[in-house]
Amino acid sequence: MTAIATTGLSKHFGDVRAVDDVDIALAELRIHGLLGRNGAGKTTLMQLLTGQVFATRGTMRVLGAEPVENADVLSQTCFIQESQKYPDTFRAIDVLRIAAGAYPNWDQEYADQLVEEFRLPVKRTIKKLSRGQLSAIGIVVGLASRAPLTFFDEPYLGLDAVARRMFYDRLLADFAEHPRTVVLSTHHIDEVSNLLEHVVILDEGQVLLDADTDELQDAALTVSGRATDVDAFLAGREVLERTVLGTLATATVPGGPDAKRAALDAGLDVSPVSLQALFVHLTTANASSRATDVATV
Ligand SMILES: Nc1ncnc2c1ncn2[C@@H]1O[C@H](COP(=O)(O)OP(=O)(O)OP(=O)(O)O)[C@@H](O)[C@H]1O
Repeated sequence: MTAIATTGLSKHFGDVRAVDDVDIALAELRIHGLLGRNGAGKTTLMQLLTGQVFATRGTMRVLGAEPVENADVLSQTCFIQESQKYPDTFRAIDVLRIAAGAYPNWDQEYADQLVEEFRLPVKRTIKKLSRGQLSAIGIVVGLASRAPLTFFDEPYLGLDAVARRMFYDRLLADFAEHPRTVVLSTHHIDEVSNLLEHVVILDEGQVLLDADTDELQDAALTVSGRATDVDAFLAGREVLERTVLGTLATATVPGGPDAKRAALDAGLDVSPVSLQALFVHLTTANASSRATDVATV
């Protein structure tokens, strides 16, 4: 079943097309990545899907229904926002108590375990918490709520590498035991690429890529070897990226099994393209084609 479906979904703020004609269909019970450069429209899309802002036009279905002012859909949805604000007098324990009442599938034992693991000082007032500790509150709520649909919007500002790793591990383990639909927006693409089953890349409000991550393995590959061998292989091919270090070169090219065979025959090392490399290429290529469009107007 489809957890989220949009057609022509748009949100404009004056001249700014934050979300522009977005058609997506996200399958349920999967972990989806929502990627994009700063200002690409990720937060706005999540706010639309959770009924926090109103669409300029277009339609959306979330868990089979229109989400705006729909208590049934919203009670099954957990949205962990990038910079969630809490009342000054609140402590983490107060936030967790409210979350326990708000989410029907809340697991208090699991929440307590996560509080320990993230070393969250639950009785300290929120305004005294560090940036990373504030993020940890969101992560505990997002995981322990076990909501059928969970949005994490850059949930780990200020979290150190150990805590981020812990978040990915807990998310994956809990997802395996309690499958649900997760939409995760992040700039740490390499860190999460093994977690994601499907990605949507937004750029300037529009969908630049919408694909399962295993399909992407066949979309492009990275070859490396002696620079002369790499360059011989690259002749006549489209090159997405090429770097040279001394006498060695690495390059990313579009192509599936045929290109892989040719590269192996040429004596090159072959690895699947990384999501990060593909992301950088697609968003940079899109930016330069826009620049060309503007230059030719
Ligand atoms: N309330 C608003 N009024 C005017 N413009 C807005 C408003 N909210 C967002 N925007 C603009 O819409 C665009 C998309 O913003 P959005 O926050 O959705 O991007 P994002 O992909 O989440 O970015 P980041 O990765 O930096 O968090 C940006 O150009 C932003 O400046």
